[in-house]
Amino acid sequence: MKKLISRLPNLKGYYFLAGMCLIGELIFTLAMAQSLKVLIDSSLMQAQDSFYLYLGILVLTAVFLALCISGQTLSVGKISEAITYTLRKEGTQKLLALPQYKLDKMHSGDSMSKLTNDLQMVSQFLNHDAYLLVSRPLLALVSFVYLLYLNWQLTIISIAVLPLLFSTTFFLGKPISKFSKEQQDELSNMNNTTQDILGGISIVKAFNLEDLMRDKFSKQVETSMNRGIELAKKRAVLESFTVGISFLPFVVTFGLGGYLTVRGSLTPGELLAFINLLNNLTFPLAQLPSHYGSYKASMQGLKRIYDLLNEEDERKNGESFDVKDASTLVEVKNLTFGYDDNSVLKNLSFKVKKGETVALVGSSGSGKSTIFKLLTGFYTNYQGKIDMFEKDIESWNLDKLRSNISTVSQETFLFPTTIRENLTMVCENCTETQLIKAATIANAHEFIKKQPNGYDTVVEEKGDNYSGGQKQRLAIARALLKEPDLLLLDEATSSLDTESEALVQKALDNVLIGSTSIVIAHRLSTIINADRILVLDKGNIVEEGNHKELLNKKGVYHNLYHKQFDSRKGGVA
Ligand SMILES: Nc1ncnc2c1ncn2[C@@H]1O[C@H](COP(=O)(O)OP(=O)(O)OP(=O)(O)O)[C@@H](O)[C@H]1O
Repeated sequence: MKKLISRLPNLKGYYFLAGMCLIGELIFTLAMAQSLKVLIDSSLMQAQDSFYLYLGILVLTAVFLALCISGQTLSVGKISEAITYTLRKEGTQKLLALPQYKLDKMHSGDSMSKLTNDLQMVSQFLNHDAYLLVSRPLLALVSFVYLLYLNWQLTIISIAVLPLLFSTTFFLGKPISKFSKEQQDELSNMNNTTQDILGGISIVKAFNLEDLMRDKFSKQVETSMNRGIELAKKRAVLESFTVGISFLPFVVTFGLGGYLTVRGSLTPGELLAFINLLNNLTFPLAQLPSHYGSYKASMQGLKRIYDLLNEEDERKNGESFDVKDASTLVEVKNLTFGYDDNSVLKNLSFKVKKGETVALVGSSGSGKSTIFKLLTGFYTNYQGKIDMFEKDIESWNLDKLRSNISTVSQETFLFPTTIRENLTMVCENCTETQLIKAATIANAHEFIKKQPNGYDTVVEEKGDNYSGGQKQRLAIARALLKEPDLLLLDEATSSLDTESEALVQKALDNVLIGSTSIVIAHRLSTIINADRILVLDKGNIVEEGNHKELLNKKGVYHNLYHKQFDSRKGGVA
């Protein structure tokens, strides 16, 4: 709650309005009871002047009370929307600002759940329960004072059961918080599964995994439903108990109050005012457990949101260096790195000079993509030294460093928008000429032209309406539009058919002319012309040289090359 208060948006006018409306509600509620009292007594005593005066006051009071309540609804709605908006915005910004190694460990479904289910619970609490949780006890307090003024003996006897009401609220309300958290966790698991099913729907269908997924999802739905039912049961017990108890003061008031009225110690007007105000004392208090339950549940949701918001951002410090004069674009010295406890790269050293094409080859899992992640600053817990553009990567501002580098990864991601937007989003004010030039070099212009709306054709989610080769060529065009000083290409031609591979290969050949690049090669035929080839094995560079030199060595590279060459001849590749 403290954290929520510390993040309250600056809406002074609305806080003031809410406060004034609350004070107004308290005053006009008491005024109504007082008017009612005098009105009834005047009518019984046939005091016409006083009757009409208080009838007028009663009507006016009702109008002001209605205005106060509508002011409350407006201000509370505005404040709650502003808080929800702030949390949603900060949550989304946080996801964008987190370091890659933290994102790797999170499930996207869980993060989605925090920004949807949990946030909705907080929003509902703010909209419906938060104000009542503050205003109802105050209303009860002023009513209590007025009741004491009307008849203190009757008041004390009538509300003798209230301590029971409070202790019930406290004890029965405790488990609600635990059940709410479990239900929110379960909702998050369901979100994760939905995300997994939708993300891998083609695999699910191709491997007939529908039943497996359905069962997994059904179990989670069932668990979540059971948690929800448990929660409802706890709330039902709590509420029935408290509502039941809240009737007791009325039984006492009607009995004892009626007796006092008959005896003449209490006027009928006072009795009516008493009952009216007792209503404001007991029923709001009876509703408190429900507001309290909602408070507990929303605090659990809020805790999950704050778990995300409190994660540390990727560092934003560092400098922006001029890279134009750098002659060595990458220099790695004694680099050792592992993700968790397993070591992936061991004491690696290499350099990439301006204008060079350096290829990384090695078996799957040897650490090639990991090197790219380290050169772009995604992971920082390495040993050794990485110089980018002749400056230690740790002194670079990561955004600035990345603005000099373009990466084409194996898994090409396209946004569900037009081809034009997908390509030009990486450069401000790209011209049409630049766009077409990049697409032409990437061997993509011809197929883009044939699309129904050319560059303005909309790409389906994850680029599903394009082949693997077409997506890669679009990704290469996007990388080129950035006009990077260093290109990191994780080419994935091994997954393409021969025709697509030839088209992507042509794109790569075009791209590599005159640029500085590091290429992860899965098909060794793609890097025959590379200036240098680094051969990785189990996180070590075991061979280094150009294609010819490495073949002559008859070592690891020679074996890898012939294995691929022979298997392709046999039609396996
Ligand atoms: N985010 C991660 N968390 C934990 N381990 C990881 C992570 N990413 C990769 N690894 C592990 O690090 C090792 C090297 O992975 P990497 O992706 O760098 O290999 P690679 O040579 O690029 O493989 P491939 O050629 O198949 O793409 C592998 O054992 C892999 O399981």
